[in-house]
Amino acid sequence: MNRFQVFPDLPIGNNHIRPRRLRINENIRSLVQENKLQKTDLILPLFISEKGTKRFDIESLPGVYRTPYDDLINEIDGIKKLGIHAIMLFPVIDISRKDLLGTEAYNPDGLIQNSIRKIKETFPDMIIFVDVALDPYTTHGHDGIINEKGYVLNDETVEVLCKQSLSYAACGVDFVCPSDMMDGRIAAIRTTLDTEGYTGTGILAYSAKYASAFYGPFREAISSGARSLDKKTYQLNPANSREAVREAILDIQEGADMVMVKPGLPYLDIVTRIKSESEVPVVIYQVSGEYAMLKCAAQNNLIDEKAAVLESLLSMKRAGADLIVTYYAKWICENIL
Ligand SMILES: NCC(=O)CCC(=O)O
Ligand SMILES: [Mg+2]
Repeated sequence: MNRFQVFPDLPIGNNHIRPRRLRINENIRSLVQENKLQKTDLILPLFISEKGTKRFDIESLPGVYRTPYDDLINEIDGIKKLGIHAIMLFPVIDISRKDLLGTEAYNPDGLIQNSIRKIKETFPDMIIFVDVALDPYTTHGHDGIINEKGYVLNDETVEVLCKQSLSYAACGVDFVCPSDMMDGRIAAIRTTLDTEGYTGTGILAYSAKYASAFYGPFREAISSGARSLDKKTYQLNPANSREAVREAILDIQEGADMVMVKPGLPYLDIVTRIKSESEVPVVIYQVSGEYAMLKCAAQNNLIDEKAAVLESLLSMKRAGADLIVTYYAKWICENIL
């Protein structure tokens, strides 16, 4: 007898164990709902461009746009009014500022540095996450410094990432988010920040960042490299899960305050595993390709957008995600929550 066969002698129709009682109507269903989506679960990615005064639509991400630096305060004001408390900044850097070494990443007068200061002046309680990696700043689009064969050099890159993190911390960022997948970068960044007195600046480590085909539209959004740039020597193999757990545990040991799994929906098993094998908050990133798939299907009337978006994000919470980075954040606050 298995545990569901409590009354094995009763014919099916007479069995008084009826789980459907808990689904009879909306009010009962909501009483017993195990996971809920809240505005405080959401982190909104924000693309900032140096030039212009108007929003610039991103063709590959319908409904998402680049905000010009000059319109930043207005944009954040709108975001705050929707009830969003956390944003993640991405720069759109002019090609003339890019080089082989990504030096613009730690320019004290750079676009991200200025944006952090500007936002914090007006909205000190808006939580700012900033990506730490060199891909927006390198001419080749890789996340680090490459040798003549195109291989991304680990320790040389980590040195630059420390400078980049320090420069963001000095502007008042809440969390630096190394997304580069170099070995040992969390310990190096933590040490650098602490040595310089930024003990309160947090680290959200992109611990399980997979070499994914779902990043295509993002690369167009920040004008970085070819859509299919091969990053397999540093990002994880989609076929692996134990390697992701190892990366997360290493990052936590090195001082990460939170860890990230990215992309989202294809990697829910990774979220569940990391959640059960660690104690820090786990963040999931619903990446640009996931957003584009939902948006395009909805625009072609192939799915019900509200239902499909809510289902996708609830499944991330069910898997164990504490926070969700999503291009849908504003839309969800406007249309669902
Ligand atoms: N480091 C940030 C990303 O790579 C974002 C990818 C995406 O949204 O596709
Ligand atoms: Mg690692």
